[in-house]
Amino acid sequence: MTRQQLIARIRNTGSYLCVGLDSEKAKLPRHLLSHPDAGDIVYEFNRQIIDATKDYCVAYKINTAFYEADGVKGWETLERTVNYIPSTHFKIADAKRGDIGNTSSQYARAFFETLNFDAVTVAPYMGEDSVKPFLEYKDKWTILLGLTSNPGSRDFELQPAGNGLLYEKVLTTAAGWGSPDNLMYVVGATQAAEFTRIRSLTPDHFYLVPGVGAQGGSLEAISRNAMNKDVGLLVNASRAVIYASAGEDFAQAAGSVAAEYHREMQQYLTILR
Ligand SMILES: O=c1ccn([C@@H]2O[C@H](COP(=O)(O)O)[C@@H](O)[C@H]2O)c(=O)[nH]1
Repeated sequence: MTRQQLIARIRNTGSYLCVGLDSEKAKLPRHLLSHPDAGDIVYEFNRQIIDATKDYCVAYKINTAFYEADGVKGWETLERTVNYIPSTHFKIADAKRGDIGNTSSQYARAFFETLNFDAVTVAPYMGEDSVKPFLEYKDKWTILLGLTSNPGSRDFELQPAGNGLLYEKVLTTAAGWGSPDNLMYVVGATQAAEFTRIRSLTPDHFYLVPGVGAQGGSLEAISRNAMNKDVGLLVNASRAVIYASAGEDFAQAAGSVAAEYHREMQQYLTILR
């Protein structure tokens, strides 16, 4: 998906919501065990969540950890799920990869060719040659970890480096490796104090923003301080949406939470742009 297509999708939908499919077998509604596709209840859960939320979001993020944990079976579920996501929606593999160049090329092939993702999250720590293989794919996106949402971001990302902080160096250096057409950054919604600074350093880039919902980050703060003329935001919520109910109404409940985020986003799109 190109940047223009993504922007058009956000404008037409009035949403910059990304639903995270962090689907964990132990947390799924028990009644699904008697479903005809009980051999793959994670897929059945994802299918119903996607049907219930697709009108309110523009992207889905699959965190590969939740699928890798189940081995071959998990990879099959992941592939079925990504193939089920409508082609109108931006598909993110949250895999946090990155290695020496020839190895990164294989990761890129896995997520962009074998699996039909639009984007993959990548760790910046090993530098340019570890990131470039992802950026070489036309109309695909690399989403680099910038300032993450977790408390451990203080250990390295928020430490001084040169004239600024380490994460600032990551953002400004990596901006030269790709362009706002193929490179986004992960910016945690819990990092409100840094939003304005981050936007001033990277005025045109899109951010994938995890950390609203279960981690307590503010949708309003990120929208007010980091939205740009093209919106420039994909705000992710995983647990708050997919586990809105553990009962038979789980999909309906997920749809309601996604609809509520959508309503709030429509307001910000009206007043902030
Ligand atoms: O800085 C980061 C980077 C990635 N994540 C991932 O996003 C989702 C958040 O899930 P919630 O349930 O909405 O908290 C999850 O897949 C994380 O691994 C992040 O939270 N922070």
